[in-house]
This record gives sequence, C-alpha cells and structure tokens, in this order.
Amino acid sequence: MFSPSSLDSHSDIVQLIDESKNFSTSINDFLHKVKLNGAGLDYHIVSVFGSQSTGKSTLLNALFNTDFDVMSEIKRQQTTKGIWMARAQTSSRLLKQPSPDGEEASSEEDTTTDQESKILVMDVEGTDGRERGDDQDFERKSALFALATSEVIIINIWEHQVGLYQGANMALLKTVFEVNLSLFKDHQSKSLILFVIRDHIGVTPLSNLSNTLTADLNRIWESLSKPADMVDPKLDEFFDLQFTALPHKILQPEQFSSGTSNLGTRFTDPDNSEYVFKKKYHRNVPIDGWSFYAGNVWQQIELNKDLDLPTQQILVARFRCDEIANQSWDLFEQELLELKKHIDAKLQSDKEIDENFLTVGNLIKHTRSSAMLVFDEFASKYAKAVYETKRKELLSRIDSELINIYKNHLTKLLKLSLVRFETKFAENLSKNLGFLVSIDSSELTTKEFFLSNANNASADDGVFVFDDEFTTLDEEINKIKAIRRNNEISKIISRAMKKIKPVLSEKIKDVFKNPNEDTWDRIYDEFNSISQMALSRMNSSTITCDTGVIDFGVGAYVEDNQKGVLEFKKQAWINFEKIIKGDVCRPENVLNRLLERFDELFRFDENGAPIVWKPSDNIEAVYLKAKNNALLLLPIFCEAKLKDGTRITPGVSIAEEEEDNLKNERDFNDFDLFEIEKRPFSAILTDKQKEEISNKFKKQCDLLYIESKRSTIQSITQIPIYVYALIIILGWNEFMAILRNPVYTLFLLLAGGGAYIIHSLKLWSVIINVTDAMFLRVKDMAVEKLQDMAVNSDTKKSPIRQQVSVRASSGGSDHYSDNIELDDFNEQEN
Ligand SMILES: Nc1nc2c(ncn2[C@@H]2O[C@H](COP(=O)(O)OP(=O)(O)OP(=O)(O)O)[C@@H](O)[C@H]2O)c(=O)[nH]1
Repeated sequence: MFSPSSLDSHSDIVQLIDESKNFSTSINDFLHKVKLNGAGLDYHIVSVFGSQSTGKSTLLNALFNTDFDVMSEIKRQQTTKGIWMARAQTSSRLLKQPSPDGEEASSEEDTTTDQESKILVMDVEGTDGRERGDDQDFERKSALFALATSEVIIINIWEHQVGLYQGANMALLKTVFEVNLSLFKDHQSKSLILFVIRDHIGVTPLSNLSNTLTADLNRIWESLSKPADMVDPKLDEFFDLQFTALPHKILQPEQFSSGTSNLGTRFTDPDNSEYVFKKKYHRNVPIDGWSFYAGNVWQQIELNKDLDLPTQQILVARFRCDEIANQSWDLFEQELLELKKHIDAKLQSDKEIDENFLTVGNLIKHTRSSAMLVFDEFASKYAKAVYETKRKELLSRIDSELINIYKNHLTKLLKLSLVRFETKFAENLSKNLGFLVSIDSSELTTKEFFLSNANNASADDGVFVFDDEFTTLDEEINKIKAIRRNNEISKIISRAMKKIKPVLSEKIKDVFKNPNEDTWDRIYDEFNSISQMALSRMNSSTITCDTGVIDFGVGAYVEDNQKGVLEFKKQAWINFEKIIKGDVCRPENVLNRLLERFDELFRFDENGAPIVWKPSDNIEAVYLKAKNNALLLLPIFCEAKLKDGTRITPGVSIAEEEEDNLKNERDFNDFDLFEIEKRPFSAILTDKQKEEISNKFKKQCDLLYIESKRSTIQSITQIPIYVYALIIILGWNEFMAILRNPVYTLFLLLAGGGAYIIHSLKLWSVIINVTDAMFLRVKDMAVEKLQDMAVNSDTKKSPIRQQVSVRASSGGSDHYSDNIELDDFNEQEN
C-alpha cells in the first residue's frame, strides 16, 4: 500500500517538453533509467493541471515522492516550465498476510516487500502565469497533450476558487473540455478528472464543493460548441469526476500529510473503491512505444493538425511493430548465421549417417520460433490488426530465408535416408531375414526416419512441407527395390542354372551315345522337361506355373516375374547351345563318335568281343558296311532337326524378337572358332567342317582296314616240318631229363590236366582269341608309331589321331570328352 510517510528516495526527472515547446529526445533513455522500459502496458500516467504556484509540484512530491522543483516562498515566481515527467517512487507496504493459523505475522518487517511503482507523473506548467502573459497557446497545447497521454488529470485548485465561474480555473476547464471533444470523438477512452481542493478549511463540506464544481462543469459543458457530428454529447460520456480536499500544508502540516497519504492509496491500491487507474482510462500504448506516441502527439498538436487518438495508436503500433520486427530480424540473422555454420560443419563431417544431423531440424525450428518469440512478446501489445499484419510480414520474410535451408536439409535427409535404406537392407540380409522381409522392413524404417526428421524441422504450423521430397524418396526406394528384386531373380536363375547345366549335359551325352533319327526329339524333350522342372522349383507361389508366369518370391510385379522367366529361358537356351555346340557336337567329338561307331561294327563282333580276322573272312565287305553305317551319323550331328523335319528353336515361349536378342547376347568366346554365331542354332556344323570330319574319318577307317588286312596275312604263315624234326633231335636229352625229374614230371602232369580241362570245356578258341587280340594290339601300336614317323608328312601328330590312339588303348572309353566338359565348366566358372 502506498505510504507517503515512508517515501525515502528521489526520482529521476526528465523535461518532456521544454518551455520552447520542443519535445525531448531522451524519453526512452529516461524510461530505461527508471527501469520502466520493459513494463509493456503495465504502467500508468497521471498529470497535474492548475494555476501557477498553487502547490502542484508540492502535491506531486508529497503524493509520489518525486522531486519536482517547488517554488521558493521568497521569490514567488514560476518554477515549472514546460512539462516534466518523473517516476513515482513508492515504497509500498503490503497488507499483512494472515498466517496459516489465522494469526497475523508478528513482525512487520517479515511481511514488508518493496514494490516498484509503475506510475509516471507529469508536472505541467501552471496556467495564467505572468511569464507567458496572454499567450494561451502553450496552455491549450499542454492540456491537449496531457489528455492524450494521461489516464488521470489532477486539477489543482484553492478552495476559495471554487464557485468562481469567471475565474482562471474555469477557463482552464473549458480548454480541457474543448480539446477532449476533438480527441475522444469515438468515446473509446475516457479520462478521470480528479479535483484536489487545496487549503480546505473544512467549513464547507467537500460534498458541497463537489456539487458546486459539478454544476459549474455542466454549465461550461453546455456552453461549449460541440462538433456537428456529435448528437447531444454528455459530460459523463467523456469524463469521470472525482473530488478530494487537502488541508493547508503550512498551517495544518500533519493533516496535510495524512490527507496526501490517504489520497495516495487511491493511486496505488487497486482494492481501494476510489482507485483511479481504471482500465478504461489507459491509452493502450505499450511503454516502449510511448516515446514515439507522445512525440507524435505533440508534433500533431504543435502543427495544429487534427489529433485523434485511434489514428495515433495505429501509427505508434505500426512504428513500433516495425521496430520490433527489425530487432527480431537482427536476432534471426544472427541465429541464421549460427545455423548455417552448424549445417556446414555437419555437411563436411556427416559422410555417414549421424544422428546428430537431426539437430539441424530442431535448430531450424528454434531459429524461427526464437525470432518470433521476441516479436510476439513486444509487438502483441500494440493494436491487434497492426501486430498481426506485421507478424505475417516478418514470418514470411523469415520463412523465405529458412525455406532454402529447410529444402537443403530435406535434400540431405533424402540422401541419408536412401543410404540408410541400403544399409538397413544389407543388415537385414546378413541377419538372414530373407529377401522380402529385409527389403520391406528397410523401406518402412527408412520412411519413418525421413518423416520424423522432416516433421522435426517443419515447425508446428506445417509451413515447411516435404510432400515432394517424400514422393521422391518413395520413387527412389521403388527404383532400388526393383533393381534389388531383379538382381535377386538373376541370382535365383543363376543358382538354378548351375544345377541344371550338369544334368542337361549328362542327359544330352546319354542321348548322343546312340544317335539315331529321333535323337534331337529326345534331346529337345530333355531340355524342355529339365527347364520346366527347374522353373517349377523356383516358383514360390502355390499356384502352378502352367501359364508360364511364376512367382520368384521376391515381391516382384507380375511383369518382372515374367521377365525373370524369359531370362531363365534365355539362360537355359544359351547353356543348352553351349553344351551342344561347344561340347557334344564339336568337330573332334563328332569324329570320335563316328570312329567309335566304326570300331563297334568293324572290330568287335555282336557280342562285343574283338574280331580275329581269318583269311577266309570278307574283311572288305565288313569294313564298307561299318564305314557307311558310321557315316550315317554325321548328318545327325550336323543339323539339329526334329523327326518331323522341323528345326529346333529356343522354345515356344520365347518370342521371335527375343530369339534375335538372344543371338546378340550370346557369349561365344569359347567356340568362336566355329563362327556359329552367324548361323541359326540348327546349323551346328558347316559344310566345310562336315567334309573335314568325313575325310578324316575315312582316312582313319582306311588305316584300320589296312591293319586288319595285314594281320590276316601274317597269321596264315606256317612253320616248316623239318623245324619240328630238328627240335626233337636237338632237344631229346632235355625231354628225357624233364621226364626223369619228379618235379618236372609233376609239372607236366598238372599242365596236362589243365589242358584236358580246357579241352573238355571247349575254351581253347577263347584263349587263342584273347591271346591273338593281345598280340594284335601290341602290334597295332607299334605299327602306328612307325607309320606316324614314316608315312605322315606332318611333323606333329593330329589330335584326332591321338584320340584314336588313346581311345584304342583304353578300350574305347570316353575319357577325352569328359576332359573337355570339365575344362569347359572350369572356364565358365572363371
Ligand atoms: N497555502 C498553501 N501554500 C502551499 C501549499 N502547498 C505549497 N504551498 C506553497 O505554494 C508555493 C508554490 O508551490 P509550488 O508547489 O511550487 O507550486 P506550483 O503550482 O508547482 O508552482 P508552478 O510550478 O510555478 O506553477 C510554495 O511556496 C509552497 O510552499 C498549500 O497546501 N497551501
């Protein structure tokens, strides 16, 4: 509670308007000095009017503990010139707070708290001063200024002046009323006029004095010429009136002191029924804009321009909101600089995903909101419409800067999200979660990561949108997924290929062991059946793949699965072609196969036993038959043709254009020699190759025929009879020695027994044949060696000859072709 008796300090004072009517430029400094610059709307202004030297300054000093100059009793000349302002110094004693048990606190000091006053007091130059003479200009202007800025106007008059209608006070009141009419046309703000009647002796009660004054005021009001646009305006529509009286300061100092003390509570105690600072009196100009407002008001008054407060309030709102917006912008720019530095540092260091990167989002949001917080705190106290407009302008300016940073942030976030997707996918795969689960779960977590971080920075009102970036992320993930799915399908196909290739090769070789007219039908059937079986095994769907569409189980679209099937068929076909052209039907292998067939027919009987030619045998007929028979196989190897004459193609499910593509995709490196890439699949061997094979075959056959013929001639050579006689004569003693030796005799008996058993079982011919065959082989080898050295003009042995030799020595086994297949496989693996 305000207590004048406890006033103990002196206020700082500023001259708002000097005697030359100049408005001070240091109001803000003053407000800062008296620590009211941050009060917002929480302040009050009271001013005092009255004739010169009527104790106005004395009253203010007594009420508010200010330090306005007071006239010297001796000189009695004007002291207050212009308008002065001071902050009321209040050491207010709060009411005692009841303790929890209902008793008052024992010590006053315990419950006393200093409370800074929020009252600004204006001491206005007295009217009717002899110093200004008849110049009423300042009097009128200062009244206008005080009304425009103050909530409460104290009219200070002596008691003896009350009722003197023609006196100076009434002229002043008339001035106040007149200017008030021009100021408050809209009736939005009222003012309180507080009459303080000085030197009140007490003979006339205050109520009588109040009535007299009220009557005088009404009379003055009636006499005023009102603005034409006002319909019978009443005094109380514009003013509230209060009256109080104070005893003589010099003659009744104690009563004067107690009177000012009581009056003071009406300024400081909101609970006081006569509390003067009602909300309706406030001019609603925040204190930080008051200097501009007051200066502007004074300028208008000085230029004698129309002054209406709402316009002034809008003006000050615009001015101050602009100022505050600029301050907020400065703050924003500082923070923006920091934000950019932070982002640059992050961009350089964040090669990998760094969770600290997420702070960028928060910082963007913080930079935006901190600047706006400052603006809102100060500007929101001004005219709402102006504040909101200026707020939008500032926000849009800030957002136009931040949006670029946000978009860059999103671009970075997008990249990080995609990296994260790949990393997550690899992690999931390494955990053996399976392709489908791995890729789906990676997509989900990646999108969550993006959304949470994009939202993080996008501010509460969703100014920064990220729909486009999210769509891009979705598209990029889908692209990666499509690539990964196709890769996975390729891997599945490649694994399947590794499995079916040896099986297919084995089956084809089996078929070619006995080539005949339906060889290619059987091979083609094997190929189709193995391919179909492999496709069925790759199908993860329970639906059968009769339609040719299977599901590889990687979440691919039907079209991708279809492409996978085509890819599989292509690979299968390429491998099939490689087996046929690069292995089974290579010219040297075809030659071997023909020679094998010739061997089977010419050198072995129907039981598979080697034939020992006798002079009586028609070797030539057998030779011709075997040779012609073997040559019949050659066309089978040369052209892949089905029994019905149609050519083998990659398969019905591969379209013609696909077949063309296939030719371009084939990797014929390992059998380029045969230039088969220029020919259709069915043309396996060229005519030239065919002729070469035929010639080599015939040559080999001829050699074998000659050998057979020679062996027959040798076998018919006989030993002369005298040789036997010579053997008996010369070996007689040796025979006798053997017969007389029991060991030799026993050996002879065993040999005789054995011979008897062989004879009894009729095995002589077999034993003789085997023995002959052995000799023949040994002889053949010797002969071939000699022939190679002597007959063949080539210095090197031909591979075909080698193979024949090897094959002959190994009893016709297929080691050679086995070796080719192995080499071929190894090459492919590499
Ligand atoms: N009779 C009487 N004199 C007073 C009272 N209060 C102050 N004074 C005297 O009146 C004289 C003028 O006092 P100020 O307070 O300077 O009066 P003022 O109205 O501020 O004077 P200006 O600023 O020059 O217009 C001083 O000499 C005071 O001592 C009072 O209550 N009664």
